[in-house]
Amino acid sequence: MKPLSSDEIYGNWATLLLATDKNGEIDFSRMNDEIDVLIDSQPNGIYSNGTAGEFYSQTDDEFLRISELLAVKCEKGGIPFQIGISHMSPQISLHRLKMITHLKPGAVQVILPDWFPPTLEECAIFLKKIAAEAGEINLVLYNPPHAKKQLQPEEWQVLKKGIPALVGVKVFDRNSDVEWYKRVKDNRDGISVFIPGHNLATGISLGAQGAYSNVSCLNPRAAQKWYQLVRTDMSQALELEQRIKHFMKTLIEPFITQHHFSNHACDRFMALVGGWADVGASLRWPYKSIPEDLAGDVRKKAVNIIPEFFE
Ligand SMILES: N[C@@H](CC=O)C(=O)O
Repeated sequence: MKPLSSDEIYGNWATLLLATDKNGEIDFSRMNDEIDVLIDSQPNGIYSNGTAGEFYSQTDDEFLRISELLAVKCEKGGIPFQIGISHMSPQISLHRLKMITHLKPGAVQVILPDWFPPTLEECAIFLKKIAAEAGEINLVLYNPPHAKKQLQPEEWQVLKKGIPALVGVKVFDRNSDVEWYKRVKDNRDGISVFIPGHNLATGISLGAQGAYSNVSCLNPRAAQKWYQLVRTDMSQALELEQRIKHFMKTLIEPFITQHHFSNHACDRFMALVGGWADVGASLRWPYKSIPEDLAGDVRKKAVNIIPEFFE
């Protein structure tokens, strides 16, 4: 596809979860089916190799197969797509980029080097080389709260000046913090700012452009409908957001805060609760997965909070 500019990266983007068997091995035929459902939900875009795509765990062969599968199907289905080339090692991120430039994604998502925290100067050195290798393909910087180097909105613009290909960031919005959004507004020129899925309506009202969405893990069709509501009726969209947040706070967050599961264990568990794809219950070694048999109880409670996601 043609490279996406910052103003072409907006809305609800669905993440590609790995489809795994009980041992955490990838099942490509089930991933094929998952992508079909995602395409059918007509999201603003689909991306691979976020945290939920367990990018850190993949061999070269697996990475290439997943990237090819997504690219071929999205090209055919007319859906914008991004490929995550992220890895904690900068050398591996660069290697992954070289492996997929021929697939022509709308952009590539990349994290910063993630063992020793890089300085801002080192972030620029890293991104410059990635941008040079990417050629016409633009970059989206994935900078979650657990990254070793946390960039401030002012630093996005410092990087943007040296690396014009940096067209997006995927960041935590400090739970819709108004002061943070004021700094975003001063520093988002040429940068599409994407925030967590469950804060989408508030985030867009405050100046974000969209979400690489965990809500889409629960039900991609309902997540897309919610984004349409954001565009057409913000007050109703905000009302639904309150209920989505209530669902997250009461039924999902305790798995993280009380039972110490990872964020992506929750993404995968939400797909089990939503029941829209057969992606399996198991994260790859060594991360713990939320037991599948808890999904039924959570679903029963969730139906009362956000029935829109279970129609
Ligand atoms: N952080 C997540 C967002 C979606 O679940 C990811 O990109 O994997």
